[in-house]
Amino acid sequence: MIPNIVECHQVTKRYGQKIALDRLELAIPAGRITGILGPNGCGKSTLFRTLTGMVRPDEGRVEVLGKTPGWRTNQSIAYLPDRARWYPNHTARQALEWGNSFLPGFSMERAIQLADEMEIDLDMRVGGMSKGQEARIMLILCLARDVDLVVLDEPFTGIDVMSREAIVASLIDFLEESEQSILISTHDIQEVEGLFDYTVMLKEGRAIWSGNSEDLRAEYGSLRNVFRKLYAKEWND
Ligand SMILES: Nc1ncnc2c1ncn2[C@@H]1O[C@H](COP(=O)(O)OP(=O)(O)OP(=O)(O)O)[C@@H](O)[C@H]1O
Repeated sequence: MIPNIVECHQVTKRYGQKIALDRLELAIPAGRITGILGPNGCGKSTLFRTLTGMVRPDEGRVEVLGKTPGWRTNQSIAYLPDRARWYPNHTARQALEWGNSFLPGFSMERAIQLADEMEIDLDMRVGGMSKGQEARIMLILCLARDVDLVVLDEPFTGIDVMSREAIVASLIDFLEESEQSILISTHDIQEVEGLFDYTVMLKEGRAIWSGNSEDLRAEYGSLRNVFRKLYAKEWND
């Protein structure tokens, strides 16, 4: 296994005058569940888009799975973009069958098991589902794949806190037995705190803290304190 699943060296990405990533230096160890945390607009989605080759940095070097991002590395990445939606006319089962036909490493058996754990009615049309139910379908399409890297951009948006806790619990069980590396972005970390064993804190396109989650807690105490200290300007308590 390569030591770092992601490496960024002096990565800058601008959208016009706006700097989304600002000379970002980052190394994310392989085989971990990493939380990419930070407030709205700090560059989480842009970072993920550079990992899938959808966005090319203006400056600097990105490596994912030891290589420059592109179609080859994308075969080994399951990516859930932010605001992902599914075809409303498909049933949940059709969505999973689509995944089984087209997504490398997809396991229909695993997908059905996840759907059962997440209480998805496979015969229901996606168009008739709540936002949270649809979010679960999108999550299953990623988690049912046996790939080296799973990248989930705000996967819990729209899923209520009770369901989120159940999903996180089943994710932890599953990931403990898996050798996959998982990156999950969120700006709402309180509900998913126990999920991450490695944490990256982004602010204004830079990594201002990265390391083992337990070291983060040892240094700052509660997550409330982390936010208060690292994001003083953004934190309104
Ligand atoms: N396509 C784009 N065109 C112009 N500006 C963009 C574009 N995409 C992102 N930005 C800007 O770049 C910055 C970083 O955005 P990005 O979406 O990466 O942050 P984020 O941390 O994922 O935010 P959120 O939590 O709100 O999803 C923001 O200021 C955003 O407005």
